[in-house]
Amino acid sequence: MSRVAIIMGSISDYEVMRNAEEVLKRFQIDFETDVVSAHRTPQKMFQFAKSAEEKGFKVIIAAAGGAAHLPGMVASISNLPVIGVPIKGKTMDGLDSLLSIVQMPKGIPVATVAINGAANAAVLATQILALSDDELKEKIKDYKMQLEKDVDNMSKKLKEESHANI
Ligand SMILES: Nc1c(C(=O)O)ncn1[C@@H]1O[C@H](COP(=O)(O)O)[C@@H](O)[C@H]1O
Repeated sequence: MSRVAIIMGSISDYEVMRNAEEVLKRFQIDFETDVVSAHRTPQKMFQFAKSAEEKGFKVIIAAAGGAAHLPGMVASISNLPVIGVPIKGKTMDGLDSLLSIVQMPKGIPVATVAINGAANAAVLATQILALSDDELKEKIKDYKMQLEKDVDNMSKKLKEESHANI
């Protein structure tokens, strides 16, 4: 059973959203990806949001660009946590998407990540799932340790190259 649903307003968002898939694969979390638009496919959006919990999803990652109403609309219908990914479009550097997603009215939150922050959306989804999954908890610990090691290695490399000594 898939635990995470990744939805996006258009197939043109997929170039960014495949990064969320990569992270979920790394943590061996089953997911389903689909194109759902509040504007272009309102009935499909309603059906998806209404049935997501019944289908066994625990978290929804919803991405959209421009007038990005999809994450907020899904959050208004479903009781599952919704993580919003603002997609950078051709205009306004994605600020329009960010503000559309982040400025939700009280009571209907969307956990908004950075513009094009698909990978972080998947890490956050993993952390939510890890609350009730000890194996995932360990994987998150390892992941963070790896991030630390990566920075240590970068730092060593920089010191070797620049003979810097902090
Ligand atoms: N913001 C939304 C919604 C929605 O919020 O329902 N549906 C599509 N879109 C966005 O329109 C942008 C352009 O879409 P096209 O590339 O298909 O023209 C995409 O970033 C999509 O997420």
